[in-house]
Amino acid sequence: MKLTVDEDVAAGDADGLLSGRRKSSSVKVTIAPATPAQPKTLSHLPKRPPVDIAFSDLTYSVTEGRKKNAKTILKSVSGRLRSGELTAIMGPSGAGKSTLLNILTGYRTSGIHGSITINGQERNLSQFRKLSCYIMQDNQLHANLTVEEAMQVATALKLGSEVSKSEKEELIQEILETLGLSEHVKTMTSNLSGGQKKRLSIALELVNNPPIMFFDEPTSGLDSSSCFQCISLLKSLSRGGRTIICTIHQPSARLFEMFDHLYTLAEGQCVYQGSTQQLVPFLGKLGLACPSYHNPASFIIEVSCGEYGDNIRKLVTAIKNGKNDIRTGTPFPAIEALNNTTTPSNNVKLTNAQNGNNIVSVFNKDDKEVASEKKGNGIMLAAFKSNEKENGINGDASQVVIPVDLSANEKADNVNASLLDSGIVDTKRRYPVSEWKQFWVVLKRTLLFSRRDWTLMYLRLFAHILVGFLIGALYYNIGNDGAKVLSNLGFLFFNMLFLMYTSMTITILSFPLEMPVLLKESFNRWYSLRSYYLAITVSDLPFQTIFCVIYVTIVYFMTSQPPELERFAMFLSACLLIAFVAQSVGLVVGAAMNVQNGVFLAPVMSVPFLLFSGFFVSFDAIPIYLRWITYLSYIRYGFEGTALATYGFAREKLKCSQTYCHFKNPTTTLEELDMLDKDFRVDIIALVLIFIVLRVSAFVFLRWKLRAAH
Ligand SMILES: Nc1ncnc2c1ncn2[C@@H]1O[C@H](COP(=O)(O)OP(=O)(O)OP(=O)(O)O)[C@@H](O)[C@H]1O
Repeated sequence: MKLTVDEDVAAGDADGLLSGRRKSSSVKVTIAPATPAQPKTLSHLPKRPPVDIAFSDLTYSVTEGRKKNAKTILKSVSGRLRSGELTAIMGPSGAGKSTLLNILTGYRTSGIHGSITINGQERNLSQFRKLSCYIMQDNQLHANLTVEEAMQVATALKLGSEVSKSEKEELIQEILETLGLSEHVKTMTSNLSGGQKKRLSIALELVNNPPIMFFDEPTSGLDSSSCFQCISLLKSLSRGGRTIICTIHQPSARLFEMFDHLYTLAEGQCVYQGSTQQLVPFLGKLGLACPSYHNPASFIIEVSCGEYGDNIRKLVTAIKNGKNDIRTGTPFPAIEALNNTTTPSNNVKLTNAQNGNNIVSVFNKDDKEVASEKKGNGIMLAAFKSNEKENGINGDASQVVIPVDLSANEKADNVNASLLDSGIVDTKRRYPVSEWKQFWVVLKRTLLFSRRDWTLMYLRLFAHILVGFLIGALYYNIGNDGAKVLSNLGFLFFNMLFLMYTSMTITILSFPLEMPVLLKESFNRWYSLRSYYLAITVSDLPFQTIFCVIYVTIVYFMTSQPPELERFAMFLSACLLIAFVAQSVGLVVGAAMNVQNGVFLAPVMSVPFLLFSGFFVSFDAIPIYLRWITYLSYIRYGFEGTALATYGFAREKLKCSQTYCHFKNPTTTLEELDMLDKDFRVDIIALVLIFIVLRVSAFVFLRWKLRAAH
């Protein structure tokens, strides 16, 4: 009788296992190794073509220091990454893994030499980005959305109107079920565990089924079980015909086995490229016998770090820095084609047929050799020499071949599957949905998490009400008193100060936090920067307006400013514009610099505008060569606007609570402020112009920052 542990038992059904043992104490029991449940398949995803990537002689340099010294990070590396395979880019820290990944994704575009092809054709970056996605290390999710909402946003932005709402819902359900997130649809993304966040990041990008998926350190910060789940998921995605490429530091032997293809870098050069199974035989052939029970992944890293001597050159030469297929000892056809040689495209098959060996036998032979040489000695240096002779290397490492019979398994490269000519990729449309639709989706999303953001909403509302009443109490009933005009001017100036700082600082603090998500989403072509920017511009205006109206209403009436609707409207409009302009200043600063610099610089930069606002020094008293600053000071226009609304437009004389009131006549006040001939409309127009200029500047900074980040 043969008892096999079924899935339930494998999943921890101890009772089942025990009852099996009880029943069959005298029979032979074969317990199959526990295998994790396989993820379900995805059937609702849009069809996509298989995509192979090849790169040849990729060199990446940066300039450093004052003298602009060039530093070469990638040194003429080549490689071939195929659809249906899970590829790991490994190497010691600083080897250039992230750099290579960033170049392959198209995230980094300058300072690069060499060529990259997609299915045998020169990569068109714009088209390539429609076919690929890049899932960065830190997930970059919006904290204030539930899993379901995040998925709805992704489907709304990434699937065109040809997919119906019910189909989108079905797709969401299927993806979440497949990725084990269906129980967490209502959970806020901020409350998900690290592994769940990673799966959600994958789920969001999976919506439009990109045939190429890049992952930067997908297992970082995950426990071993979550790591296994994550890599299993990537493996099943690759089995669906996708090209899955990820950087990984040092996977456990169990994880390592799950990768199909390994690309290893050391000091910016390729020291190994081939299947994970061929790694040990390959290294063995070069005299680098992997000790038994040693994780091959750790071994190649140790070799790359120079722990077994200086082997990097030997390894690089053996595979021609990634050009050669270790199974044939000849360049990969895809790379060969890149180098404009006449090698026939079926090179791999021909050579393999000639070799006619099997990977298993080579693997076993090497294992035996390694084991016998290792006995008691660890890795023997002699092994290298004997292996060199045996393999006929004799210093010519380029002859190393790990013969494999691939004729049964090897699928042809997708060299002729042109993505662009075949209509698989829509070359006309940059985004799956119109910019108008993108604007609506991003606007709705921004409004949703503004509503849920405690700091952004409730704290701000509370601050406006509290400060409003405080100011109202401090300057209570002074607006109509000729004896308290100077205090009233102080009140007008304080309004500007308060509205300016609250609107500016909240944006400086909150906007930079959005940047990483914006970077990821705009890179993965969720939306255009234009739609995003318009949406965030529009989304905060209603809230800012409500807070400002509440504050102004409280202070205006508590301080007894003229109870005329027209004057109130003018006063309010000047205050609103100041808040909008200050918010735009915050946006410029937030887009151009990080929070620390912004929080310091923005208030400091505001000081000249406050000084030249006309409250501290009247226009005539300002030295002529400094007067231009007053024209740039939005505070001046706001202060002037509220002063004119309060004292201008032939306001009748004020009451006087003392025997003599110098400012009883409002005209005297305006005269003192040099505002007699000023026009309220000019102030409003100036504020509107400054608002527009700042908003455009913030957009330009944002675009520059996004480009600089790539
Ligand atoms: N813009 C840059 N200016 C200067 N040096 C850089 C720049 N970008 C990368 N480097 C250097 O290039 C090398 C490779 O960096 P990269 O981030 O690709 O390494 P990595 O293999 O991903 O390392 P890790 O595993 O530690 O993340 C490092 O030495 C790094 O300091």
